[in-house]
Amino acid sequence: MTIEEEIKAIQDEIDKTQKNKATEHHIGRLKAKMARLKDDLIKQAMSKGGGTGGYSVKKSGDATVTLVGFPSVGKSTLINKLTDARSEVGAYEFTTLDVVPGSMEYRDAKIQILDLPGLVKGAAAGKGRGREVISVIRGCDLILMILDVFNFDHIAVLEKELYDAGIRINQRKPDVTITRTLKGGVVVTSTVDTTIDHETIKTILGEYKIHNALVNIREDITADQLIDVVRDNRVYIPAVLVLNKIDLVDKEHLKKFPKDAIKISADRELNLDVLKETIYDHLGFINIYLKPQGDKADLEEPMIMRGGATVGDVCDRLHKDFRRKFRYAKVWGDSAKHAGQRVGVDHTLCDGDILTIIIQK
Ligand SMILES: Nc1nc2c(ncn2[C@@H]2O[C@H](COP(=O)(O)OP(=O)(O)OP(=O)(O)O)[C@@H](O)[C@H]2O)c(=O)[nH]1
Repeated sequence: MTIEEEIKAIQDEIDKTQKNKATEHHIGRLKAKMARLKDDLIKQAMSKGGGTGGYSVKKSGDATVTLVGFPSVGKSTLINKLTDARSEVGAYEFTTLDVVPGSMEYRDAKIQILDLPGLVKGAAAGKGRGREVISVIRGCDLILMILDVFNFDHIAVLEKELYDAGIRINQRKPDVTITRTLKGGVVVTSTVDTTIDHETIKTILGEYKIHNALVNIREDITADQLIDVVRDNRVYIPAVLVLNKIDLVDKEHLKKFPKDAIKISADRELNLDVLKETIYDHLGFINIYLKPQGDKADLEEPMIMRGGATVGDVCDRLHKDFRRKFRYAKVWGDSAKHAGQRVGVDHTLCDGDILTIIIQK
């Protein structure tokens, strides 16, 4: 049996099995097995030269956004309208054979937008240029899932491809830790009521040959989420649904699409301002004002960082040697316990903070 056939057989068995408390255990085991086979499939695709190198797209700007969608939904047209890039637009599929980067400046932030070759079904398993496309998506800060009014049902395929490639959209990393131990079996502790029972947790871990570990659960999770934690190679990325070519249907028809989809026409430039604002909002930028030691803070030109940025991230942006030479930093603002608090590289900053970094001379 090929790996694909094995996966199919397991999926069939899951579908066939009634879901209840008695079968939970069994399903958990099947899901773990399937997740492992899918990873094998990806590894196999990579070893066949299906894009081990990936694209070497140089990151630039304050954040990177990828345009993900099937061929001909209008990605090239959109990047041309949003940025300074010039991507070839064709009335036939696969015009975008390579990654086209563009830069969009919006409210002081420089946002890199990457137009990727259209995703195709089976991309996660290495079909088309799937692996390469996926390696770029995994490294981005926001995904725009582009669909058009004629093929909205492709959304399910897009979601599945991203999921199979280990990309979790609009999800947080589960608040669960697994610490391997040398003996004592699998010990589960939880601060919340868990829907999956402890036996199922042990079975799933067993599938991954983890027989001794401390599992600490601080949030109720599904079997699939537990597998994600075990695998530890998932990426969690926010995504926005974009519906293109709305100029081709009437208003009534548009009501059929989900409310949260941003409805645009790239070609006619409809609603592009709303899209830009949405991109900006989702990236959660914060402003950090730098204050040289013994001098005034520069309140004119803040440094644009992503939410959750640490003092160390600011160091990295300023100079390649700053982190190594770092002595301490002082911070004023919402993240500081008191004005001028002395902090280290791991300190998380807040929007509007003023920061002084002291390095070795
Ligand atoms: N009517 C209409 N046509 C559009 C719109 N956006 C794009 N198109 C057309 O759709 C076709 C495909 O557009 P592209 O921008 O090349 O699509 P793509 O997603 O980059 O396609 P690939 O490069 O094949 O991946 C072109 O003929 C565009 O002119 C739109 O908002 N309205």
